[in-house]
This record gives sequence, structure tokens and C-alpha cells, in this order.
Amino acid sequence: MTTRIGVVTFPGSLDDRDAQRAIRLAGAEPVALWHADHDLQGVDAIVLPGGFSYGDYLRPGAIASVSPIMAEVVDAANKGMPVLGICNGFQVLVESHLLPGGLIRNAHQQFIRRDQRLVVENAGTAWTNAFEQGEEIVIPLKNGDGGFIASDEDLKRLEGEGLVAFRYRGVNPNGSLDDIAGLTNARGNVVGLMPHPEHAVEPGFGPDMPDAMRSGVDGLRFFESAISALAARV
Ligand SMILES: NC(=O)CC[C@H](N)C(=O)O
Repeated sequence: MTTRIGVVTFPGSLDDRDAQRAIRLAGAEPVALWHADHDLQGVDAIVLPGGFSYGDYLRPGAIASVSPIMAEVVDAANKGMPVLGICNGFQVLVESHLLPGGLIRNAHQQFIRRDQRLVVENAGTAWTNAFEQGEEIVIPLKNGDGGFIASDEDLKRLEGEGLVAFRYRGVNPNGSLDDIAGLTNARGNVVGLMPHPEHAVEPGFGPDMPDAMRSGVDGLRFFESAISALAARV
């Protein structure tokens, strides 16, 4: 049976269609979910996409975190459903307390767009199992509020328990603590990151890849990871 992965659209979501397309290219069926509904339509996994949900009012992700659909997403995540938050989706996960810490204005106060090198620090999650531990990947980054912050206590726990899923390599583009680009929960089903895997799923349309050894489709493996994590479960 085809894996069905839901993509939530909030008012102000921008990358929901790209996420749906990435899911399709990875071999799963994308299912459109609406922020005002309480219905997850029986999906197997969920993506919270990038954008500016509710105009980033209050704080990015803050209003989305209390939208009707998020009550269902939090419940499903707590029961083990794979949930991926991309950029604004990561901000929503943090605001929903599914992941710790916060995301604040980039240290240089500018919106940034770049093809970003990352290290996969935890290849044991539902969204990263197709990678090698310590593998370097390149996917686009584009945000204004990507600076990861956390209390000393949370940071110590994240580092100590291997919950840092991705770290920036080369350049720390936004002043994130410990170069943190993405996190996982302890169970490995909830992952959030600032860069955008759904924009690196097709050769020629993703990051500019000067290195001939690279394909530009590193993002596809996030979605393939979830498909195989779900297949292994049944
Ligand atoms: N690309 C995005 O998802 C943008 C996220 C967020 N609203 C920001 O600017 O930080």
C-alpha cells in the first residue's frame, strides 16, 4: 500500500505544494491537510511546511501552534507518527513544544537565502535513516528567523542525548547555538530543521552543485527515510 504523507497548509504557508511534490517524487502519496480541520485523514506521516504561517505575527509558528489541526498533530506525534517540520514548520514544532528551544531573528538581522552544507548528526530518525551518520549534504536555506536558542539545560540534554539531527557546516548562517540546524525528539519520529529538503529533490532545480560528485537531490532522502521507517514498522 502506498504511504500517505499529509502536508498541512496554514494561512501563509508557502512551500506546501513543493512538499507535496517532493513526497510524490519520493514514491509516497501526498495528502493536503487544512489548518482549520481536526481531521488527519488517516495519513501515515505529516509534514509541516515552510512559509509565514499567520504572517509570522507574535512569533513565527506561535499562532499556527494553537490552530485546530495542531492538536491532532501533537497527539499523533506523541503516539509515534513521523512528523517533519521544515523551516516555519520547525518553528511550529518548537512553539508546540514537540521540540525544545526557540528560533529567533538571524544574528545579522537579514533574511538569508543560500545553498547550505549540513552534517547529518543523527541518522537514526524516521526522517534521516537514508543518510549515513556524519554524512555531508547540501540543501537550500531561506529564512529570517533561523537562530536556534535553548537554555543551558536543554542544550546539554540535546547534545548529551544525540538529539541534534543536523549541524551547519562551513558557515553558521544565523548564529545558531552549537551550529544547530535541526533537532529530533528522543523517539526519532519528530524532526525539525531550518533548511528546506523539499527544494532539493530534482537535478537542475535544487541547489547549485559545483561538485560533480553531488546530485542536488539530498532532500529526497528525507521523504524516502519516512517511507522506509513506516514500511519497517508493519
Ligand atoms: N522559509 C520559511 O519557512 C521562512 C520561515 C520564517 N517565517 C522565517 O522567516 O524565519
